[in-house]
This record gives sequence, C-alpha cells and structure tokens, in this order.
Amino acid sequence: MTDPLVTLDNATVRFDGVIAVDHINLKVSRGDIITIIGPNGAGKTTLIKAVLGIQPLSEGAIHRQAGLTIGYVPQHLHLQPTLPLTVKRFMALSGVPAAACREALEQTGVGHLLAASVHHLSGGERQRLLLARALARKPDLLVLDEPAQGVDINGQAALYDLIRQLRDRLHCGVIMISHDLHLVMAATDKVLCLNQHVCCSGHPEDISRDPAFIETFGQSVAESLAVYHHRHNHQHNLHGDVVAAGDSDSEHRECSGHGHH
Ligand SMILES: Nc1ncnc2c1ncn2[C@@H]1O[C@H](COP(=O)(O)OP(=O)(O)OP(=O)(O)O)[C@@H](O)[C@H]1O
Repeated sequence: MTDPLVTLDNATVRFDGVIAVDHINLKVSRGDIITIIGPNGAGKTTLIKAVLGIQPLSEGAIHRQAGLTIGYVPQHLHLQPTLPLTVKRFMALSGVPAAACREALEQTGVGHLLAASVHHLSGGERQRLLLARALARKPDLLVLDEPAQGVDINGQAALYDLIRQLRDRLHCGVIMISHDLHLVMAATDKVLCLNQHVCCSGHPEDISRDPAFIETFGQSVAESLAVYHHRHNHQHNLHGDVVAAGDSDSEHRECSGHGHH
C-alpha cells in the first residue's frame, strides 16, 4: 500500500470567522477519482485551493507526498482578448519543453490545433487545452475545478471518459469539482458531498440514497439519480468477478445493461 498523495486531517478554513470548510478528512491516492459535489458556496473551491496549497488552513493539517507534482485545471481561463495567442504559444508559456507539450495535446485529443488561436477554440477544445497544460507537467495528482464547464452534453461525457483514461494511463490521482451530477454518478469512483462539512461520501450508487444527500439536493434530484446506467469497460462473470472485456466465455454477462437501484 503506497502513501496517499494528499491527506487532509480536519482541514478547516474560516473567512473573517465564518466557516467555509469544516473539519474535512480526506485521502487521495494514485488511481482515485474523487469528485466533490455540493451547492453553491459549499466550500468546494476553497477545499481544492487548500489541496493546491494556495489557501491556508485556519485549523487542521494537510500532508502532501514528498515531491508531489500537481496539475491544475482552473474554473476559468482568463485571457487578454486583444493579444494574439496560439495553442503552441499558450503551452510554451507554461515553461514545459515543446515535446512534452505536444504529447500532452495529443493525449487530450487537440494535437491538431497547435497553430490555432486560443480565442477561437470551442468550449470543449478549450477545456482539453487546459487539461493538456496540466498534464504536460506529468502530474501525480490532477486537480480539476469543473472541467466540463462550457461543454455540451456529449462533450461532457467524452471529457469524463478522457479523464478516466488518463487516470488509467498515467496512474495519477484525480480530484475534481463537478455540478454535472448525472455524469459524476456514472464516471467517478468516490463522491464527496460537501456543505461546509462532509454531508456524505462514498460510491456514487450509495450516495444518492443517503438521507444527507437527499437533504442537500432534494428528493427529486436523489430519485433521478437513484436509477442510472453506467458504462463499463469490463464484464462480470456469474460470480460477480471482473473479467476482461471481449472475453466470450458464455458464463460472462455484460455489465453495461444493469441499472443501480
Ligand atoms: N477569499 C475569500 N474571502 C472571503 N470569503 C471567501 C473567500 N473565498 C471564498 N469565500 C466564501 O467562502 C464560501 C465558500 O466559497 P467557495 O468558492 O469555496 O464555494 P463553492 O462551493 O466552490 O461555490 P460555487 O459552487 O458557487 O463555486 C462562500 O461563502 C464564499 O463567499
């Protein structure tokens, strides 16, 4: 068992005495995808700023693995609209060698846009560019603040798929904030429902039944999430064990069809 990448121990942040993040305990390890959900003002951004080390704690402690490299995708990209800026130049500004920048752009599916102006990118392309910039640092941990913002619904699903693939390929940890509850439920391993304190946390299928979740998001949201289908890249045999996708053993059944109740 390797050490967690980041450990929060009773992490608490107050602004002028008002609590924004209340005694949070959290461990993020390699291979984890942890999604933070919660209403507006719940302290989500403050929490990930604490993980990044740009928001001091009022109380509690945070421990980062020695030599940890974090790749961060911010909520907004602030660009000077009058400044011409190509994707290539934007990536070069991060100080990472050109070859690593190109590789990262290929990994996020926007390698062909090297000469394009960042001002003319679509919402999805822009988010993939930001993801590439974060990846170029070869991060142990990816921190994403609403990565699918400004992306249409098909693009959102593709982006969450990409994040999962990158996690598998790079074996990094991922912690992200999302408001896209349906996609979160289908694409994440662990959900942390925040409302200053942790209301509830766990596997997505369990979270939507948790009374604290229902109290925070309302019965109708919980009901709409309680039955959902998620896509698997693997199959189960009759004993429920995971077996390789595409294995034609007749004992196997496709998992993609079952909903969770
Ligand atoms: N630098 C700051 N100074 C004072 N108050 C702050 C500061 N940053 C955040 N807050 C307050 O802390 C609370 C939590 O804010 P935060 O941005 O973490 O919430 P959030 O869950 O990310 O919200 P949203 O979903 O709206 O982005 C809010 O009430 C916000 O006004």
